[in-house]
Amino acid sequence: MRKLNSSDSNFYSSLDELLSFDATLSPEIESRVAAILADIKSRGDAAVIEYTNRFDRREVKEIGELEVSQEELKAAFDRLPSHEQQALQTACERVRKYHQHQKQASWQYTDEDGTLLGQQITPLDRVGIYVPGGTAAYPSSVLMNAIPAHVAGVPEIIMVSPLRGGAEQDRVMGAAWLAGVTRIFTIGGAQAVAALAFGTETIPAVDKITGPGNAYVAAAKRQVFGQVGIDMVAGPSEILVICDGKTNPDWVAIDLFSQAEHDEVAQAILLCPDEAYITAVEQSIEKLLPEMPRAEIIRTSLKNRGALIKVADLDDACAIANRIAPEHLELSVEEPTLLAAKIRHAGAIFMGAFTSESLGDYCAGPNHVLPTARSARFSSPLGVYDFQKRSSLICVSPDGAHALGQVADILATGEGLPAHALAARLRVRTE
Ligand SMILES: NC(=O)c1ccc[n+]([C@@H]2O[C@H](COP(=O)([O-])OP(=O)(O)OC[C@H]3O[C@@H](n4cnc5c(N)ncnc54)[C@H](O)[C@@H]3O)[C@@H](O)[C@H]2O)c1
Ligand SMILES: N[C@H](CO)Cc1c[nH]c[nH+]1
Ligand SMILES: [Zn+2]
Repeated sequence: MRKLNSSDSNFYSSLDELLSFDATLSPEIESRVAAILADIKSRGDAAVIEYTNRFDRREVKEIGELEVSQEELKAAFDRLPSHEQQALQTACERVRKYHQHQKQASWQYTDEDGTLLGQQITPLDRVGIYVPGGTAAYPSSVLMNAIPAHVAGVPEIIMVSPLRGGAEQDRVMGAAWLAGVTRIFTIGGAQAVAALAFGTETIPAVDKITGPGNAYVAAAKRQVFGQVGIDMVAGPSEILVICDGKTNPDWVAIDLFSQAEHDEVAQAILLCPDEAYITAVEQSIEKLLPEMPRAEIIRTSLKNRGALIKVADLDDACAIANRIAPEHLELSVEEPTLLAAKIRHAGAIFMGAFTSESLGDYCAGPNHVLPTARSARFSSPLGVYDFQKRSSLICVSPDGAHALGQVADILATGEGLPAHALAARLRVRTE
């Protein structure tokens, strides 16, 4: 794992090099995905079956074999051991409660001329949620995508995931049942995104597609954007820990592992002003890594995109954190509130040594679908607002038409648009 010092002259170029990685962009994948999208668009169900058989090594003959009924979802939930059912239910309730706070309401006001102005909020009609399933299928990702859609009042939630059967499938399907998913198709990759975007004879076209996935899914989402809405293009997981040197170093080491274990290009970084503490975390990493079941993935990820960084002080750490704009930021310090006020760019901020990022992945309540690859500079966690739309409301009174008509007349004439000007002027009182 690389060690850096923020006072070194080449520090920012080393940091920028570490951050420049983008696992979701590859010209070769972009062109393969374009071909898959075009094929699904023209051949529908038949192409979905072919790609599913090829990429997910299945032997499907009829499209109906790819849909899972509500009865099967309920049966999957019922098959889970009771402690797993309870854990899913607790997570579901907490995530729902948190997201209920995000629900936007319509508003309006009347101005001095009696003109009503406002904003009307409506849910999307039909959304598609992508739940990754190639290497591992996460039930928590089902909850994090479906619950905000449900809270927003979306009537139809269509889920796709390349499920592979077994207990893992029961967990994902059980979570889908709990979260109120309307229909599920066991398809994945670019073909699933295309089916949701364009619709097929069987799979309904949706208005927006949300959820993370691999480079094929990311490329497909990018390419269908415009035909449908998308939430974001989520890349590999990231964790940044700012520590004042007072947290048990084993806790920090394991928190770094918790995102590094997602995949070999996950990013895990520690910022700390205390050199001796950085050495202690390094020792914890060496001691604990061999015991981890996913040690090989963690080791590669830490080698590729891990860093232990000595900073001048905690203010310096905050400035560097804002440059990194991480998906997850842990403030493992005694006074996290003071530091949080200095953070402008982070998907989620975990405050204090007891707030491990992993609690946020499952059950704290906030969403775990978060901006990655520095996009926290301009985007936000997946939320209820992603499943709601806003329409402006304007109801002009006769007095309002008289006053505003004169203003619009002048502005429209200045823009060289006479029909606009006349439409405004016709409603202006002449006597
Ligand atoms: N940000 C988050 O909240 C979050 C949560 C869970 C997972 N993830 C990320 O999602 C990703 C999941 O990736 P995954 O692969 O396990 O599952 P996935 O479901 O995203 O992708 C599997 C699909 O990829 C397609 N595919 C695979 N190889 C292909 C090829 N050669 N040509 C065309 N298509 C091909 C197949 O159709 C397959 O169904 C990981 O990077 C993981 O870190 C992120
Ligand atoms: N940390 C991931 C998002 O970056 C989400 C996740 C799902 N399961 C465990 N973790
Ligand atoms: Zn995670």
